[in-house]
Amino acid sequence: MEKMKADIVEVFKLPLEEKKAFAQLPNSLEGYGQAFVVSDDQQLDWADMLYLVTRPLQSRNIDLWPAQPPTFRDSLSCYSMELKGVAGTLLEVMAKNLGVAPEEFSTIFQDQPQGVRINYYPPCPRADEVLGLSPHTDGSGLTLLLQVTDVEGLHIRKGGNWFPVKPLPGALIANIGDIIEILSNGVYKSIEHRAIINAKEERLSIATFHGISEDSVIGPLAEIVKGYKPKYVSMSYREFMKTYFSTKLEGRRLMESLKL
Ligand SMILES: O=C(O)CCC(=O)C(=O)O
Ligand SMILES: [Fe+2]
Repeated sequence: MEKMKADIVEVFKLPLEEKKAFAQLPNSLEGYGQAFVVSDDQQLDWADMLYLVTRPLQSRNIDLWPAQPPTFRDSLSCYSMELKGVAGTLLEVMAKNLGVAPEEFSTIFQDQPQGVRINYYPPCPRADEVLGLSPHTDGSGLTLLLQVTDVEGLHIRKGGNWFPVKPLPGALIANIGDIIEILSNGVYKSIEHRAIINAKEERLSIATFHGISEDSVIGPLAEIVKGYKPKYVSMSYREFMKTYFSTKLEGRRLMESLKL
C-alpha cells in the first residue's frame, strides 16, 4: 500500500510530455486524462485521472501503464492482487448476509474484473467554486478507495447532507456500487459521494472498482426477490456500462431512473 502510494505521487509529478505517453486514446477510458467527459459543453471537474484495467489479467493494456518510476508496474500488480483478496472476502460476507448461495455470487463476480482509477486533484485558489469530482455513485459492484495523502476531500451524502470522510492511515474505504444495489434489490444502497478541492494542497486518491463478468445480466437476484416485486430493471452488463458512461455524473439520478 505504501509503495503504491509513493509511486503514484511520482507518476503525477512527471512532466506533461511524459504523461502524454500513456494518455487516453480516443473513445477509450483507459489511460491518463480527465474524468467523465461526455459532452463538449459540460463543466469539467477539477481533476486529472489515470484509469487502468487491472483484471482479468489478459485485459491489461500494459502500454498504458506508466514505465516511470520503474517500480510502478510491480507496485500496481501487487496492489491489484491484494485488493482482489479484500474485495473477494467482502463479497463473500455480503452474499452470506443476503442469504444468497456463495456460488451464485461467485459466478457473477467470476474472474473479479477490476479497474484502478487514480484521481489527482490540483489545489485551486478558488476551491469553493469548483468540484473535484461531481456527486455520483460508482457503476461498480464494490469500490475500495484509498486516500493517498492526509488531505481531506471525500464527502458522502446521507439524508440530504454531505459528510467528510477523514483519511485514516492504512485504511481502505469500502463503497457499495450500483451493481450491488441492483443485485441485492436495494438491500445494499450505492453511496452517493463527491470530492472537493483544497485551496492550497494537492490531493490524490486511488479508487479500485470491482465489477462483474462481461456476459452477466444485472438485475435483482431471484433468491432475494422471492415473492416480492423486483425494484430495478434487469439489463445486460454491457448495456448498463454504456448507459453509465454516457450519462453525466449527477448524484443518484441514474439509479433512480433504473427503478421500477
Ligand atoms: O477522490 C475521492 O476520494 C473519490 C474518488 C471517486 O469517487 C471515484 O474515483 O469514483
Ligand atoms: Fe466514486
